[in-house]
Formats: sequence, C-alpha cells, structure tokens
Amino acid sequence: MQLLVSVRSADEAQIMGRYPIDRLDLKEPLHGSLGATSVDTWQDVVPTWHERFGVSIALGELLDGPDASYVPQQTDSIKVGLSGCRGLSDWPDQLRLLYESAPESVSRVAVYYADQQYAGCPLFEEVLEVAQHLACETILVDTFGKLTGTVLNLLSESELISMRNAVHAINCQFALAGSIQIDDLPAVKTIHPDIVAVRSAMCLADRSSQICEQQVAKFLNSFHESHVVTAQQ
Ligand SMILES: O=C[C@H](O)COP(=O)(O)O
Repeated sequence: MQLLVSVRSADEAQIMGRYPIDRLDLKEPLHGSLGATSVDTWQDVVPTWHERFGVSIALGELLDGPDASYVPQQTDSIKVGLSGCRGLSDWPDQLRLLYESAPESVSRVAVYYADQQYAGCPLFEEVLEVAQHLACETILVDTFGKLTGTVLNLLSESELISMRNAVHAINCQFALAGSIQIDDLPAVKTIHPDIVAVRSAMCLADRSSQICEQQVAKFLNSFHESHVVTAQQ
C-alpha cells in the first residue's frame, strides 16, 4: 500500500518532504472534498517535488467547469469529482474533454463518492465503465460530505473489497480516502487498497486546519507498523 497525503501549499509540501510517504496531492480543503489550489501553487510544488513523489492535482467538481490546461507537465495525475452528475447524459463527454485538456503524460483518476446519494454522483459501476473507456489509471473512492464520518461508516469492509476487486479486474489501481484515521488502519489493511489517501488524520484539527507534524509522525508510525505486518503475511 502506498500512502498519499493531500497538501494545500508549498509550505505543507515542504513539511511532508521530511517524511517517508509515497505521493503528494495538491488540494484546497476549504474548496470542498476535491477542491483545487491555485495554478501558482501547482507551478510551485510540482516542479519542486515531482522527482521525489508522484504529485497529483485535485481539480474540484466537474460541473464547476475546472480548467486542466495549466496542469504542469510533470504532474503524475489529475482527479475531479462527479457530484451532481447522476442522471446527466453528457458527464462522460465532459470528463473526456477535461482529461484531454491536460498534458498527455498526466494520468487520469476517476472518482466515486461513497456518499453517492448525498453527492448525487453516478453509480460505482457507471464510474468504472467510463473510467475504463477513458483509460483511467486509478479509481479513487472518497467521501464528498466530509462531515458524515469516514468512508468506513458508509461502506463495509466487504463492499470495499468487492470494489477493489472490480477495479483490479479492469487493470486500474484502487485508491481509498475519506477521513481515514489511525483507528481505521486495521480495516484499511484488510481492504488493502493500492493507495491510501489522507489529509484529516495529518491535521491539527479538521482537514481545513494546518498539517501538524505530531499528527503526521503518529499516523506514519501506525501506518508503517500495519504495513510491515501486511508485508509479512
Ligand atoms: O485524497 C485524499 C483526501 O484529501 C483525503 O482527505 P481526508 O483524509 O480529509 O478525507
């Protein structure tokens, strides 16, 4: 399992650069679950860190009309939320156009929100079908309403394992996020996603507050312990 941490600024990227994580994600939590940071932040962080981490960029929600044309060339991947797309016939086309506006080398992440009804996003099976059609490399299961608990309150371990298997069946990576905390790590270990994505667990208070090194160290200890146990099994 790889660990991805969402940061909102060059300063937070600098902090995470001191820790053994696998991926960095640029996201502004005040702008929503997949809120975008500024283009200036992309252009500051991606060139500085891309040789050390795969750096992904969150672009916000598809229906808000995000722009991927300024995504830096060295960006690992882009992701966008599909809230409000349930029942719309043209969201796959809108998604394709967005992906195509990014540099060709940037890989594509398709996102399914676990609080699907609240988010009004397409069903998991629909996201999977479109993701396959659009050559996405990763499927991320995340939460839209960050106040409704963790992803594990919304989907059972067995549902998430089935989702992971369905994602692997189309040769994509399975990424899991949604307010995952230290106490959730045993369940996460059982689900065994390819990528575990966190922000809240690294922050001083809620996910909109700043990243706190004490929290980072605590989470990483637990994560790497559970990871070692997994590797020995
Ligand atoms: O991509 C990962 C998300 O930023 C996770 O954030 P969260 O742990 O606050 O849900």
